[in-house]
Amino acid sequence: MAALFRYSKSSTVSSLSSTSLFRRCFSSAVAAELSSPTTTTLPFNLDHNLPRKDPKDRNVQWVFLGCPGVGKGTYASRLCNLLGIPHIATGDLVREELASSSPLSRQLSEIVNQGKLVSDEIIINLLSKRLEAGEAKGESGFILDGFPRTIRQAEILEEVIDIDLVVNLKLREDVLLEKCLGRRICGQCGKNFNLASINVKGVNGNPGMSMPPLLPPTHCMSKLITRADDTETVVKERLQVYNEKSQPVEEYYRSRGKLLEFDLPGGIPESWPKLLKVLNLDDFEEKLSAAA
Ligand SMILES: Nc1ncnc2c1ncn2[C@@H]1O[C@H](COP(=O)(O)OP(=O)(O)O)[C@@H](O)[C@H]1O
Repeated sequence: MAALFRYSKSSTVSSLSSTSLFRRCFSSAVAAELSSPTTTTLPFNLDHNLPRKDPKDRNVQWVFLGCPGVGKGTYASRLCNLLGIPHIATGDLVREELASSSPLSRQLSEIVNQGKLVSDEIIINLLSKRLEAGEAKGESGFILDGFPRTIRQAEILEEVIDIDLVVNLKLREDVLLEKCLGRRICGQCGKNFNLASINVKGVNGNPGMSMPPLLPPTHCMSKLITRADDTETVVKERLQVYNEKSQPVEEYYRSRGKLLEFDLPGGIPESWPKLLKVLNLDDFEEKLSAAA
């Protein structure tokens, strides 16, 4: 397991071959699937002789899994800042597309606002473009947040990119709903906040939990926006879609020995140091703070 946590701050070597391949493979996959919709194995042949970077020579390539509202974005972006790698959230890519006046945006808004998943084809196209743009800028490593969300996405990713570690963040479902309903984004600076103040009493041997709100500074207060898909009905649908389509992805990675389960013990002040510890990054943070 220790090898999974190795990272290199020096490497800027691009993994162009793997992400371009990601896109090419997906096009073939879609074409093959259209002619054979019941295919269960990957309908394309991959050139396994293409070079893949040894994990010790590149930055980490991690995935964050977890239900809507669990805090994937919060913890993934903090870790990315610490490790100097990009935080790539497919939900953000979808929202960027929604905000544009592209022909795709109307189609997407219907799906997203009903709490459904957008098609594997669309999401992989958005992700491939993002990865390729990153490569062009010399990015190395990433944390993927919100991808893969279906077994099929996981299979395609596994074929083309080496994922070192998959962190599965967990929280009880009643807390998830409250957290989604409390989410706000500042329409000006784009920062995320949460107005929910969670205080759950322990029952039947299960520990209680308290999570203070993550309040915006006063200058953001009047500019707060709620995501259109953060209403109670849509969040409940998203939680159901997660259980149906995305939970199997946890097992997919568990069976490959890549899954790290992390039960969030509370809010950021409690959870962050514990997360760093399980990732063997607590020393790393201390060294960085000492050097700053
Ligand atoms: N990997 C994906 N596959 C399909 N749809 C996705 C994916 N990632 C994001 N989406 C779409 O974008 C929406 C918002 O995603 P995200 O911000 O990750 O939500 P959440 O806060 O529920 O985790 C999802 O409800 C879904 O419609």
